[in-house]
Amino acid sequence: MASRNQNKPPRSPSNKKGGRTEELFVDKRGRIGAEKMEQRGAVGKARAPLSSMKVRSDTNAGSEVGSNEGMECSVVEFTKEDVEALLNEKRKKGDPFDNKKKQELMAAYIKRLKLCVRWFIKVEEGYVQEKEKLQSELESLEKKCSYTEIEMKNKMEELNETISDLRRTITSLEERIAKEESDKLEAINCYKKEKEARSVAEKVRDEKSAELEKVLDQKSVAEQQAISNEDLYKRSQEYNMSLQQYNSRLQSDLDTSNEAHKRLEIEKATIVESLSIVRGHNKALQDQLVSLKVSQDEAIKQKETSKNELICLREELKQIRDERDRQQGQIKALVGEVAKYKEYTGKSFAQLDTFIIKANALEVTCSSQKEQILQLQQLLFAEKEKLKMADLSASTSRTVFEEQRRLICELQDRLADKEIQLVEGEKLRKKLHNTILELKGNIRVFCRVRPLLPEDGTGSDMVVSYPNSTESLGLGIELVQSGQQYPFTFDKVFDHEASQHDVFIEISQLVQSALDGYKVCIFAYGQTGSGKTYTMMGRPDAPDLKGLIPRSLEQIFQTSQSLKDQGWKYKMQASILEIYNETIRDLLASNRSSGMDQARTENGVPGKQYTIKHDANGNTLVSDLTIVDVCSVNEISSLLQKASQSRSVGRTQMNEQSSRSHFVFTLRICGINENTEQQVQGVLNLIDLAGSERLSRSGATGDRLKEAQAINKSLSSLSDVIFALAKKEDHVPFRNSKLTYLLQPCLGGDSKTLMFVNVSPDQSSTSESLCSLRFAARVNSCEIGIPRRQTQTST
Ligand SMILES: Nc1ncnc2c1ncn2[C@@H]1O[C@H](COP(=O)(O)OP(=O)(O)OP(=O)(O)O)[C@@H](O)[C@H]1O
Repeated sequence: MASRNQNKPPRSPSNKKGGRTEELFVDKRGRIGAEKMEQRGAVGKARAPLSSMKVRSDTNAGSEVGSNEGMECSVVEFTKEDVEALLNEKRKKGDPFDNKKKQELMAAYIKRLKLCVRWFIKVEEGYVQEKEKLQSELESLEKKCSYTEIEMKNKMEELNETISDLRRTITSLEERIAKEESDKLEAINCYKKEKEARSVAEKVRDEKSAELEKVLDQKSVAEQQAISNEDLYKRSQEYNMSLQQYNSRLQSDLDTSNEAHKRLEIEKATIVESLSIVRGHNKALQDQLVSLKVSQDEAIKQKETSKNELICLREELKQIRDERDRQQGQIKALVGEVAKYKEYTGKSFAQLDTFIIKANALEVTCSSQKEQILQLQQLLFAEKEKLKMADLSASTSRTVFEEQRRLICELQDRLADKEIQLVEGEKLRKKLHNTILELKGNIRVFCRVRPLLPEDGTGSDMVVSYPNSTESLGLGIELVQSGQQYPFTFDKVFDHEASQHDVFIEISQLVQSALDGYKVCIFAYGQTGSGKTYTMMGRPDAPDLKGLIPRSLEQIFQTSQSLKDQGWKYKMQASILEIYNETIRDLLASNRSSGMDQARTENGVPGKQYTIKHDANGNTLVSDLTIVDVCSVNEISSLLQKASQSRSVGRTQMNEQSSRSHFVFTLRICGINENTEQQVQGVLNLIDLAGSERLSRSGATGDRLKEAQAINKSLSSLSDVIFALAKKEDHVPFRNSKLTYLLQPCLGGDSKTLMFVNVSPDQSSTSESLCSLRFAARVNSCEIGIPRRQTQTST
C-alpha cells in the first residue's frame, strides 16, 4: 500500500518518524488553524491530514462508516449555539501519539461539521428562498405600487388636466356667461328702453290715436259742419239765388215800375194834357199820383230794405264763405295733420315692429342663453360630480397606496430582518466554508495528467498508473521509470480522462473564499507541454474546454452579481505580467516596445524597470504595473488575449525563451457591503507559472542539462532579487526554498494556495515528470519550506 511517506525524499537523521509526523502535521495543517485552535482553547491538536482520514476510513470501514453515511443522508438541525459549540469544540486530551484515535476523532468531527454544513446549506437555501420569495413579493408589490402610483399619477394628471380644462371651460363659460349676462342686461336695458320707448310710442300712439279720434271726430264734426255749411252755403246760394231772383224780379218790377212810370209819365202828360182837361181830373189824378208816390216811396223803401237786406245777406254770405274757407283751411290743416299723424303713426308702427322683432330676437337669444346657461350649469354639476368621484377614487387609491406602502414597509422590515439573518447566516457560512477549506488545507497540491497526444508518438505508452486501493483512490499516482514504480499521493489526482469541469469543481470553493476576502493563489507547475496552459486557460476556440481562469472568472462575476442582493458591491482590477529572464514585463502596458523585452530595448537602452514592493498591509505590489478596472469576463478575456499576444511575440523567438517565461495574472477584488458597512478586501491571484518544472531536470544531459541549469540560474537570481527585496522589507516568510518567491507575491497576507502539478504521461518525459512529481510531493509534505499558513480572518 502506498503511503504518503513513500513520496517523500529521505529525511535528515534528526527527523524521527514520530516527531516528524507530528511536526509535519503541525507544518502542513496545524499552522492553518493554530491561532484559531488557541482561541478555541482546544488542546491545540491539529486535524489529521486527509490521507490519514482515508486510512482510517479504510481500516474502520464497516458499521461506523455505515452509520455516518446514514447520518449524512438525514439533515440534523443545529442551533447557532450548537454551531458555535461545534466550532469551538475542544478536543479531548489523549495520547498524543495515538494517531488512529486522533484520526477517528477528527473524522467524527469532520462528519459533524459536514452535517452542520449541510444543515447550514439547507437553512441558507431556506433563507435564500424565503428572501427570494419576499423579494419577488416585494418586487411585485413595488411594481403594483409603482403601477398604481403611475396610474394614480396618470389619473391625477388626467383629473388635473380635466379639472384645469373644466376650470378653463368654467372660466370661459363664466366669461361667456358674464358676457352673455352683460349682453343680456344690455339687451334687457335695451329691451326696457325699447319697451319704455314702445310704451312711450304706444302712449304717443294712444294719444295720437285719441287725438286722431278727436281730430277724426273734429273732422267728422267739421265735415258735418262743412256739410251743414255746404248746406247752409247751398241754402245761402239758394237764398242768394232766390234773392237774386227776387232782385231780378224786383229789377223787373223796377223796370216795369219804370216802364209804368214812363207810361205813367206819358199818361201824366196825357193826363196833364187831359189835366188841363181834366184838372179836376188832375186833382184826382194828383191824389192818385200822391198815393202812387207814396206807394213808390214805399216801394223804394222796400227796395232800400231789400237792398240792405241783400247787403246783409251778402255780408252774411261772405261771412259764411269766410267761415267756410276758414273751416276748409282748418279741415285742410287737420287733414295734413291727420296725414302727418298717419305718417308718424306708420313710422311708429314700423319702429314698433322693429322693436318688437328686436325684442323677440333678444328674447330668443335670452332663452337660448338661458338654455345654454342651464346646460353649462348641468355640465358644471356633472363635472363637479366627476370631480367628487375622482376625489373619492383618489382617496380610495390613496388609502390603497398607503396600505400598500405600509405593506411594503412591513415587507421591507421583514426583508431587513431576513437580510440581517442572511448576513448572520452568511457570516456563519463564511466561517464554516473557511473551516472546511482549512480542514482541507490552505495549501493543496493537485496533480493532473494529460492524455497521450498524437505528437507524443504512436509507440508511446502511458508511464503513469493510478492505484485503486481505497486509501489512494483519486489521490495516488504511480510513475514507472526503468521498470521501477514511484508512488505519490496528493490532495487530488486528476487522471487523463478528467475534464476541465471536473478540475474546476475542486477549485470552485476557492473562488468563494476570494469573494469572502481571502487571498487565493492558484498556480500550475510542470514540464513543457504537460498541460499548464491548457489547465489554466483551456482552449479559447472551444468553450467546453475553457480552463480554470475563465471558469473562475465567470463564477466570480456570477457570484458577485448574486451577492449584490446582500448589499455587496465588487470592484475588480486586473494586471498581467511576465517574469522573463529575471525581469518583469508588463503585458498590459499600452506603450510596449515591440520585441522580446520591455526592459531591454533593441538599442540596449534600458526601458522601464519594474520593482517588487510591499505595502504596510503586507501586500506585495509591482511598481508602475498597469492595473485595469474590469467589469466583465469579456473584458478580462480581451486583456488575456492582449497579454498572450504580447507574450507570443517573445515565443516566436525560441522555445527556450518560452520556457523561461512565467505568466502571472492577478485579479484584485475589492468588495464593499453597503448593508453591513463591512468592508472586505480580497485578492485572488491566479498564476500560471510556466516553465518552472525545469528546476528539477536532474536527469537531463547535454543541451537539456545546460538549458535546465541556465533556467535554474535565472530563477535563482530572480529568487534572490525578490528575496533581497523581502528581506529589505523585513518580510521574509520563506527562507529555505528556491521556489518561495514564486508564491511570495500572493502569500503576503492570509492566503489559500493551490498548486497544480501537470504531468506528461509519455515515456520520453518520464524523468521530467518524476522530477515535477517529486518537487510537488515535497511541497505537499511541506518539506520545501512553504508553510501551511495560519488562517487569518478576512478584513
Ligand atoms: N488534459 C488535457 N487534455 C487534452 N489535451 C491536453 C491536456 N492537457 C494538455 N493538452 C494538450 O497538450 C498540449 C500542451 O499543453 P500546454 O500548452 O497546455 O502545455 P504547457 O505546459 O502550457 O506548455 P509550455 O510550458 O510549453 O507552455 C496542448 O496541445 C494541449 O492542448
